[in-house]
Amino acid sequence: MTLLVLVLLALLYYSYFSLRLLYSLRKVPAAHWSSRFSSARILWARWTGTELKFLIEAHSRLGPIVLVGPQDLSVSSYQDGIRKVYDTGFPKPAPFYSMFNYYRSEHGIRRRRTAALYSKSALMQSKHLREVTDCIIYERLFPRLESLLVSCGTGRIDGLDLSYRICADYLSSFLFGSCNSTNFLSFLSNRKAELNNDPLELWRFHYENMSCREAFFVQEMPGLYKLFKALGTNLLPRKYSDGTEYLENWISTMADKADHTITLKHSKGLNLEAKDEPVVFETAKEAVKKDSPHLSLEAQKMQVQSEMFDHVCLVFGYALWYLASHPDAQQKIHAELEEHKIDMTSPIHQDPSGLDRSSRLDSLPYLRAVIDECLRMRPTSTLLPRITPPDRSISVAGIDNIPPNTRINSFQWFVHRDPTKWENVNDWDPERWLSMGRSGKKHDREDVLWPFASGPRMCLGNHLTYYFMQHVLAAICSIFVLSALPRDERQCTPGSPEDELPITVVLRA
Ligand code: HEM
Repeated sequence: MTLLVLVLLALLYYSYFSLRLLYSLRKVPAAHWSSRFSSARILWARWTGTELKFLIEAHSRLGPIVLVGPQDLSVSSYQDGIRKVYDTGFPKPAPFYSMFNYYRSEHGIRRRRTAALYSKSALMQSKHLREVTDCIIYERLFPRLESLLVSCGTGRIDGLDLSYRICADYLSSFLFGSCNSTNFLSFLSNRKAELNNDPLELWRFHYENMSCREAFFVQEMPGLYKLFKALGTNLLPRKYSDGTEYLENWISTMADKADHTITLKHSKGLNLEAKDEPVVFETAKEAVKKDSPHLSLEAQKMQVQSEMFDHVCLVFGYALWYLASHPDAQQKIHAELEEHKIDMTSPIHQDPSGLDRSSRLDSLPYLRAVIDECLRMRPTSTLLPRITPPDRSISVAGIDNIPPNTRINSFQWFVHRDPTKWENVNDWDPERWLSMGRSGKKHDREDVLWPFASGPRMCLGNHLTYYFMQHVLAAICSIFVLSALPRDERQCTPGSPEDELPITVVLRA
């Protein structure tokens, strides 16, 4: 009898709750006839990797805000939609990120530990970053490209593969010091036979496995995942845990080496070159000791792991591809460098006027336009879910009283590839940025750049990305000319191990 009453009460509570939701969100058009009552359609789209396609169609039919599940919305307008959700800092749904998250502490604390090191002024003044950049360009990248030209004559490379090598070496040097970083550029080869021993191939294999399709269950159906696990069935395949373990060990090994470098520096007075200083790691480590002294040494170490590689490898790979497909753009970068007398052929940073090369690169309009256009084109499909605050209703994209704890997502694609916001939306065209002007007017416009998201969870690496791309692209365009080869237009996910961006490299005449 008691059980029956409890079941009835639960049903009543559920019906009341569902009716309230139905009522609150009744003005939001539903992406599918079932979406008002069930998440089945959107879950199917997420499982099959067709969510973006499904939503592009739904928004073009129904407007800037659509209902995709009983308590799940998608928003596509920038000023009255995305800015309200992201700029005000609505939290991320906990289960969604838990599996990719090496950190165990509150986000704000974690972010504050190293945020100052990523600010534009800190990066511009950083001797460490300057030396890291020189080391990657002049000691690793140029010699590799030159030896490739000598060894195979055709200079054929995969732009994506090269990008992974450059980005991994660059970012791991920035975080852990050059002497503790990866050295994937040393293994650059276009001979398939040699790839078996290639550490990058192994890394990409595990990285791909960690982002496997079954990760869907943990992100989207955490309850079901836990239930199956309790019943003895793990919905995540073995390759997922192998991949996670591999990548955690990979980062841990660099962290251990950086730790050792710090110990030698402090106890034995080891004199380090600026590029070898594990600046970011040391800052994070000191901060963790202060803000989380209760943690064990091992737990403290886990706190300083970093989530860094997600987008930059892909964007940079496509930057090489777009430039290779547009020789005129390479020529314009070269001409801009010559016009401003910026010499990228050697690691000399001061020009006769005493100005720093990084600041001068940062002021070049065409180079900036090229990078902005690459960031407009990619990334476009990062999942960025947020949850509305638990204590109040909010208004988004013209809809009032959106209830607490509603999931809202947007895709960069909606901002960057909407034909109503941009002309020739699918053409890679840096010139569009030169004619737009960037001062002051951003807050009235819909055609804005939003690759790093916005608000308190905005990407920490946005200035680092510009710094990195300005230096490496300028250096490449100074010495080499890239040409795109015909590409197999397979429908594989950009950036996946099967994707390839075939390019040839020759020395600039
Ligand atoms: C093309 C380059 C990059 C793009 C497009 C990009 C994009 C993003 C986006 C969209 C987010 C927000 C994710 C969310 O809100 O759910 C993010 C977060 C983050 N990114 Fe990036 N990123 C790039 C490069 C980098 C680099 C180079 C680093 C650092 C080495 C970096 C470090 C981070 C960190 C630490 C976060 C988490 C920030 C937080 O939660 O407070 N990113 N990135």
